[in-house]
Amino acid sequence: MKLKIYDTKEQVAKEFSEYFRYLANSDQTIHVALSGGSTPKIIFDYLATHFGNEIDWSKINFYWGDERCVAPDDSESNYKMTVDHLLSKIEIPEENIFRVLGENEPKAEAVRYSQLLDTELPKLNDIPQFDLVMLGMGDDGHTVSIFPDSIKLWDDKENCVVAVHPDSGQKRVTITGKIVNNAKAVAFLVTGAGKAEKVQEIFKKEKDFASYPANLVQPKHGELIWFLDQDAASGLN
Ligand SMILES: O=C(O)[C@H](O)[C@@H](O)[C@H](O)[C@H](O)COP(=O)(O)O
Repeated sequence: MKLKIYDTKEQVAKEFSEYFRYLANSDQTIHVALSGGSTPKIIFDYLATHFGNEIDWSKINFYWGDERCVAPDDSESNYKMTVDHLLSKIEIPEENIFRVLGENEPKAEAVRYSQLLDTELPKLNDIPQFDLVMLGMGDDGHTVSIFPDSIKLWDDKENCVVAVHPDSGQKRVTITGKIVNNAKAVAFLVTGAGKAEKVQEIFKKEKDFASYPANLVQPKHGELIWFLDQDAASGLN
């Protein structure tokens, strides 16, 4: 596990973008699971602005680690956020984009996406393997859309399951721990003071750290890099 702490979230965006460009510099197609929420916005903007013309996007397949069960043009959609901040600014073939169909019935979509990962991704130990899984962390310690109150979903045998946001009741389709921890590389992108408490508990194994899904991100075969800004890392000093 590598811990990279930067003064600002702008620097996190720059450093992650350079890491992404390094991974993208491959002759092979690479398979990337994107995170949602708001943290990726500044990262995708930076990636598109500074490396949009440098990266051969035809060699990159984009998937999502989780998606809200809403239409693709809904303001809540992780796909829409990604279109607005990245996909609309780069030359990437439509066939390289594998969105979760948030408009579908959730259980059926979880089955469809599980099968899609089985079909599209290379396997390690018979489990689909991403080259990179990009993750965020909620201020409650959730990651992808696996929340502390349903942490058992992390160990589900399926590739994808339906989860429910504990506050809003919003349904989500999310990959499970077997997929996250089978990746060649996992990048946690966590910024802002609101995340500092949970970051500290996880890194120092304090209080309820074991109840946070983010604590279960421990890739078996690949590298785990935490990209933090000072605000999120304030409890580590
Ligand atoms: O669909 C989602 O919301 C995300 O995938 C989720 O896991 C996100 O990464 C965290 O909730 C952090 O969200 P912020 O970046 O908005 O703090």
